[in-house]
Amino acid sequence: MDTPRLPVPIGEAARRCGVATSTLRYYEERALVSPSRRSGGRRWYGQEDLRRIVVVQLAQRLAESLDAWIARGVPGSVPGSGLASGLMDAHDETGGTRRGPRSAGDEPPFRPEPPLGAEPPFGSEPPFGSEPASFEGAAHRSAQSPQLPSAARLAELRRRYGRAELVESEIPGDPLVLFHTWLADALAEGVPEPNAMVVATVGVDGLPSARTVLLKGLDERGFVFYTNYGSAKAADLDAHPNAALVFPWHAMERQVRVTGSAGRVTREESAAYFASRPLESRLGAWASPQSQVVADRESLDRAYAETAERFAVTEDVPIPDFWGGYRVRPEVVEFWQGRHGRMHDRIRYRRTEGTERTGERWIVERLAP
Ligand SMILES: Cc1cc2nc3c(=O)[nH]c(=O)nc-3n(C[C@H](O)[C@H](O)[C@H](O)COP(=O)(O)O)c2cc1C
Ligand SMILES: Cc1ncc(COP(=O)(O)O)c(CN)c1O
Repeated sequence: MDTPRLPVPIGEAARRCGVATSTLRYYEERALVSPSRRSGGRRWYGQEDLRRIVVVQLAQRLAESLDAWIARGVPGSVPGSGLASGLMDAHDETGGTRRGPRSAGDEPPFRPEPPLGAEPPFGSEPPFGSEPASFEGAAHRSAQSPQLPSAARLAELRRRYGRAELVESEIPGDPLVLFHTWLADALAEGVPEPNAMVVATVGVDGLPSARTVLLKGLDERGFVFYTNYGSAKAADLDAHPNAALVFPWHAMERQVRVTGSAGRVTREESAAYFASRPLESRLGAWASPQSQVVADRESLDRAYAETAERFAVTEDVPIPDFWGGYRVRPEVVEFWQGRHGRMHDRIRYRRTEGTERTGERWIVERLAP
């Protein structure tokens, strides 16, 4: 690609840094970046200006995460207290009225802590297993209420399912068609991260591991996600090229499980996807030696800042050799729909070779819940 010589006009500067031109004008208003002006008052951004834009973005990103941290009530609340409220939100007493579906937007991610001394509302316990923090107030709270939810409380957490049914007579012959319908339903419902899936792999030592990734491509060849080829999951998949996927769509009372062989996608496919990612994600891919032990948070932030600086003046942030996609070719796909009395619907599709005449097709079976 042709690299335009610096300095560059505002549109080009915005494109290179992955921001809107209005953002650059705002940075100028706030005296954060001061491009030179020439003929007709047009702004021209030099190498130093581009570097400053990336640094300002980085500073903004760090400030945002700090704001989020403060908004969670730190210090003064038990870190991670959102987990307990999330668990309690799912609670629906047997025989009680089921809550209607909520959209993703109206679900508060964290429930505020009660004022010290006040009776904590039901469901506001700190998360299971959290250590009492050493700040003032922790001892006071523990005198009022136990730090751990009692075993009985956890045992009471349950939901009655029953919003839909899955019947053989109404399902397509191809599991991917049904998958697309369910994914569309999850999107329409506002399920957060509807394309998030848990990927389970087998390590060289034979031990399993699982983690969440984002589904970024799907066609008849399979389910695609992107990751660092130096990561633990990549080492697993390179040694044992099989994976299991789980889409946990709890809000839909649905789950989809997939198992199949896994292999790397082509470099062209990975490069095309990488190029579509926002600048900050591309920089993150370069800066993070995924799954390696690092000294501390600061060293990661430093690596990100150095990466941002390194790429600030180049035409683009290319795909690293150590980054790309895997595709899981489904052999078995199981659809689960929650039903009353734990008598759920489970429909499993198994791929068969078929005959030369019939070609490849899917066997559909119902499984006991
Ligand atoms: C919602 C969500 C989405 C994620 N998406 C990805 C992803 O697409 N690719 C990825 O490499 N890691 C993703 N992660 C991080 C992984 O869960 C995991 O921490 C990381 O890939 C390292 O896994 P490993 O050490 O088993 O290789 C995601 C995490 C969450 C919670
Ligand atoms: C480490 C990591 N890599 C890749 C991804 C996929 O992100 P993107 O949508 O930017 O491709 C994620 C998403 N959370 C991630 O955490």
